[in-house]
Formats: sequence, C-alpha cells, structure tokens
Amino acid sequence: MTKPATTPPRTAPAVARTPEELDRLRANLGRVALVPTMGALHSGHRSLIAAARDHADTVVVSIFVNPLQFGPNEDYDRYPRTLDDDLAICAEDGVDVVFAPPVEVMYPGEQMVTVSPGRMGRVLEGEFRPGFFEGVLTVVNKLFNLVRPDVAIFGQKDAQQLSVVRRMVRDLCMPITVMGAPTVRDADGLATSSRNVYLSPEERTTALALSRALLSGADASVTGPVGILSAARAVLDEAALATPPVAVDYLALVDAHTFGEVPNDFRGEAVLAVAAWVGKTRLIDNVPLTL
Ligand SMILES: Nc1ncnc2c1ncn2[C@@H]1O[C@H](COP(=O)(O)OP(=O)(O)OP(=O)(O)O)[C@@H](O)[C@H]1O
Ligand SMILES: CC(C)(CO)[C@@H](O)C(=O)[O-]
Ligand code: BAL
Repeated sequence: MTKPATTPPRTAPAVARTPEELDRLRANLGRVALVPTMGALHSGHRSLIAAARDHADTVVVSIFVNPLQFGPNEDYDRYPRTLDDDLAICAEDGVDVVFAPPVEVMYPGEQMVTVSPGRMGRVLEGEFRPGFFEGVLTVVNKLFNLVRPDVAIFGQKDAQQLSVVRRMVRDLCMPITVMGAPTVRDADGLATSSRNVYLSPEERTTALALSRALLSGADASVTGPVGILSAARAVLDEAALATPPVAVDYLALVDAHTFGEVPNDFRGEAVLAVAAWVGKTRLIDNVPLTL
C-alpha cells in the first residue's frame, strides 16, 4: 500500500501593520532574518524566503511599495498590489511575520532626513532613476530599525541595490549581515520580476533578449571587457529592430563592489548589467562574472 501524500500544515504568518504591532510579536524570536519586498511575490522572492529560513529562527517578510524610491513619472500607482495572494505564499513558505505597513506609518510627515548612497548610487540605475537609491536606502534603514534583523536577504537580480545596501551597512556600522541570493529565472531565461505582469506575450518574447545578451556576454568572458560588451551589445542591437523593440537605457560591465566601469585589464568580481524598455515596461537584469 502506498502512503498517501501529505501536505504540510499551513500556518498563517502573524501580520503587523505598525511598529507597535511588530513590537508585540518580538518576544522569543531568536535569530531574525528580514526579506524586504514590495510584494506581488514570485519565485524570486520565494528563494529569498528559503535562504532566510536557512539562516534564522524567525523569518520576517516586509511588504511595502515605497513611494520615496519612485520618480514622478514612474509606475508607483500601477505597481501590482496583491496582499492576499502574498499572505498565502508566505503561509505556504513558513514565513513567521509579515510586516505590511501603510504609507502613513512609514512616512507620517515630511521625510527630512534621508540616506545618501554616494557615488555608487549615481551611476546606472541611479543615473536613470535619480533619487532611487536614496529612497531605497532610507526605507531599508527604517525597516532595519523597526524589525531589527540579524540578517537581511536581497536578490542578486537587483545587483546594484545589493551592493549599495552592503555599503550602507558597512559605512554606517550597522550590526546586520547582508546576504545576496542568486537570480531566479523562468524556464525561458527571463528573470522573474513583479513587473513581468505588465508584459504582453509579444513583449515578453522580445524581453528574452536581455538574458540572451547577458549569456552571450558571459560566453565571451575570456575575450575580456571589450569582447564581453560587444557580444552582449550585438544581441541587443538585433532586438532593437524587433517588434516590439528593446530600447536600452544602459549596458555596462562594472566592478561588483564599486559599480564603476571596469578597465580592459580588470581582474576580479564584475557584473554585466542591462536595463531596457520593452513597450512601457522597464526591465533590469545582470550576470555576475569573475574576470
Ligand atoms: N528573480 C529574482 N531572483 C532573485 N531575487 C529577486 C528576483 N526578483 C526580485 N528579487 C529580489 O526580491 C527583493 C524584493 O524585490 P521586489 O519586491 O522589488 O521584486 P521585483 O520582482 O524585483 O520587483 P520589480 O519588478 O519591482 O523590480 C529584492 O531583494 C530583489 O532583488
Ligand atoms: C529593497 C526594497 C524592498 C526597498 O523598497 C525594494 O527596492 C525592492 O523590493 O527591491
Ligand atoms: N526591485 C527594485 C525596486 C524598484 O524597481 O523600485
């Protein structure tokens, strides 16, 4: 006789919406891991939650679409908000606490004091999204102060964000370990992202050029920075002629620690990063390379 398949019991996470509710849950948490998110959870977020489980006794997921990191013409208003589905995923993945504050709780008045990312935050994403990293670091700082995690997990998919957060923790002596988790991709290579829901089927097909370009660059890694960039650029140039086209904001090969562009004789950890528009959707992707 075969044993019937059993599904593990689902326990709904405790949900806190205010710092006070969070404080009431604080007793006996042991080692705490925080996974900061903007919700609309997908397989990428779930991999961060799994990594958090491996490194802590208590997993806290924050869900907050942070207005401070969106520019005036960006997608703050239409960003997907799917809290009920997110809570079901958190229950399935054994998240202990979800911190989902309303905007008034995180920003009760004018945010006069903010965190500056320095020059690392002014290139690539920082150049195309002015104020973005200042908004990210300010909210991440608030989340760290409210949740007080021992470890915080961020995705390599947002490689510059991961590096800038690491640098904030180092430069401001914050007692937190920052961990990076690898990029999760769909079977066709597209990095999973909450914004992928904006893509029409045709746009999604075009969008595959981003991961193809990165793969092509990585395959050319023995040829050095110039060869890597021209291999990736060739794929993107072709995709610029597709219907609908890919419109590139940047393609860059940068030092993984400083996000400065690498010289041709560079040796060390690098990141080949791309940001591009497909229709009205802006996508980013990257691949880490050791040169
Ligand atoms: N495909 C992925 N693989 C690994 N980590 C990911 C992936 N997508 C997002 N993350 C990580 O999840 C965390 C929360 O990101 P966020 O909620 O902004 O999701 P997102 O899918 O990146 O959304 P967006 O579409 O806004 O870029 C970040 O640390 C981010 O790097
Ligand atoms: C880190 C973060 C949750 C801050 O709002 C956001 O930038 C994100 O989801 O990557
Ligand atoms: N995933 C980074 C958050 C943002 O694009 O606003």
